Amino acid sequence: MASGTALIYDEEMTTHKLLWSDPVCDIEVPERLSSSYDQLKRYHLVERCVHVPAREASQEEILLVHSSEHLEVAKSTQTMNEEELKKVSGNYDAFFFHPNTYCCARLAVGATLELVDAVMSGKVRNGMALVRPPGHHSQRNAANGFCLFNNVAIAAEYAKLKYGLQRILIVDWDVHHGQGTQYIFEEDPSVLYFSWHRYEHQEFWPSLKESDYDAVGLGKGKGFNINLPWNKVGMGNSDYLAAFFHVLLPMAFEFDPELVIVSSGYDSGIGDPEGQMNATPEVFAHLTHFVMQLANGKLCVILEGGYHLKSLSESVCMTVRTLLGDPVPQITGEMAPCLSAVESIQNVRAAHKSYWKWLMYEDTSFLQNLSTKSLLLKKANPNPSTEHESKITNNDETVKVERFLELHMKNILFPVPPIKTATTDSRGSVHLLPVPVHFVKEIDKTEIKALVSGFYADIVKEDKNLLSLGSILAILDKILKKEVCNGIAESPTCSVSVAVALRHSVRFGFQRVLCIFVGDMEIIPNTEDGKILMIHICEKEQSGKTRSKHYISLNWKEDAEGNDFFPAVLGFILPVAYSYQPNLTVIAVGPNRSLGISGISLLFSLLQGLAESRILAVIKDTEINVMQSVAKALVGASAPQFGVYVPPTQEKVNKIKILRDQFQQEWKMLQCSVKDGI
Ligand SMILES: CC(O)(O)NCCCCNCCCN
Ligand SMILES: [Zn+2]
Repeated sequence: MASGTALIYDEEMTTHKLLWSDPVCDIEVPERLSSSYDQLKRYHLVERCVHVPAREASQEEILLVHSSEHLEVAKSTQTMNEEELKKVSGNYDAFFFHPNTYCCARLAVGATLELVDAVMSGKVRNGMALVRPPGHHSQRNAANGFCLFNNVAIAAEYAKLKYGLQRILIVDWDVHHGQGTQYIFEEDPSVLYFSWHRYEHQEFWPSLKESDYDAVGLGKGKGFNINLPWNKVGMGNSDYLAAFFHVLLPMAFEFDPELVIVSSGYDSGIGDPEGQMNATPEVFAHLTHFVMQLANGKLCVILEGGYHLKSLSESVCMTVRTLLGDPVPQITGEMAPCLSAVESIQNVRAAHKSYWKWLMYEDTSFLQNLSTKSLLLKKANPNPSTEHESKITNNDETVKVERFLELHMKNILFPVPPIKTATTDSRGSVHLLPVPVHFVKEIDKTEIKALVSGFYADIVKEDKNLLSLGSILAILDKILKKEVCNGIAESPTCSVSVAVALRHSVRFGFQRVLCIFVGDMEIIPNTEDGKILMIHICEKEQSGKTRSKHYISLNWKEDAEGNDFFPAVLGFILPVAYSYQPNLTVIAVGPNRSLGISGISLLFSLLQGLAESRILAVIKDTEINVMQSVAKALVGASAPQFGVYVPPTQEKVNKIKILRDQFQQEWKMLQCSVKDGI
């Protein structure tokens, strides 16, 4: 399996610059690239990447997307003087030429294509290209919005041609709508284009009707263009994550791309003068972590916008460290999407209902009045104040953002633990793990006996568990001390081991422990004090135990043919888990598990975004192949296989809907539709 992360940067691309005064374009400065690269060096991230050199794209490559007229205009600018440059720039909306622009734009395209080759050839697993000028606004015959050639669109056409790909996902998290990319692929079902963007009911640039949620694609491309408009500024981490859980990720997993390309603009981050949004740099680590789970990890991240130099460079670092497999930093802020975000999410889901299996049973009865409702909303407050009081409102607040980011980032980028995954060699079977793990010495028996007879006597009745408890406590110890990121322990009786592990974790200071138990669970730990949130995935209804905010039983039997667990993980488990914000995650697989291996590895892979990727896995000792696939997911040895995508049955969709309705007031990340009577 490919491993390693490519980084492509060429300082030649800093020579494109504005030669006259133009308040619209003067934010797109060369320092965007150099300060990002410098920050990557400061965090010692450059040296951990595979350096791939940029190259100039050929004319044929540019003609994959652009007209020869467009190419000729661009080429002709190399020898122009300032007056001529200014004149030709005036033909476009928000673009400027410099004598070096053509060369820089060819390097931007060439760098992007080199990254595609490095990933598709298996030289690396993923990578990032720091390029300018950006690309996603440029169109077949026009430059636009600081973009001359559409780097990402050319890369997608190039990948289809050279590698015969039939399904490419483009994720555009830049705060502007990549209308250029939309126009290029809107009739093409082989390229799924997702973009969120500041829209404010068509007030915000480029102010196009076709940027709204009902632009779903044309002809054969219907359903393959997804626009999520933000109708207010001040959107934050929870709004972005909700958009991934309830819109992008279900589409992406059903689409099952062979390659993912990100139009990675950071003007959607806090402090940016264009976006006016509030999402903090670590949200980009989470977004990157999620898209890394697709296409067997084949991911190309291409820089688009981002105009606040400090916010931009921190967010670039968050992206690269996640591509390298580092632990995903904890998200900050209240975990609840705002009303306007939920409305947009609901609208785009409704608009796509007839094109996607996962939306087949979506209830769109609200539609007839909602769209008018949003217009009513707009009339109700003509000058929409932001839903979130946007902390940073104008440029002289920039100093505040600098300060905020200084403080904020310091306690986030902790050193990466040398070892990712620990286990104990209590039994021969663990030696069979397919990946290098770190063996920890068990705590010896006498110590265990003392411990157990003290704090856990009411749970541990038989000696046969002592060995397994020893290994669990030894691994927990390493995780608590941040010496390892995660660990695997095997156990003859999982519910005893889990009960001890949970009580031990809380005793040692974890305030919120998320436990996902798959299979039969004899002992149900006490969840009354809220320090434990238990999600029990089992085949049949649990008698007796009443459901509470901190004890949720999800009855699920995985479909025999393949993996139909995606809606449960994306639409329910992740939103609840992110609402809870655990600082440790325990995932146990006990006897009579009702999930297949692919469902279980989906859980392990996606839950690594929580608790700074701290996970303790407790696996029934007879489940050797579960242990093997869990080890792979935890070490990050290879992008996990999630099995054949099986769309959920109506019965299963309803099951999740009922749970969502029941818990969405407590766990607000579950919200994806505006209840009647706003
Ligand atoms: C790559 C990118 O998406 O960041 N380009 C943003 C271009 C913004 C243009 N603003 C024009 C405003 C005119 N009133
Ligand atoms: Zn942008």
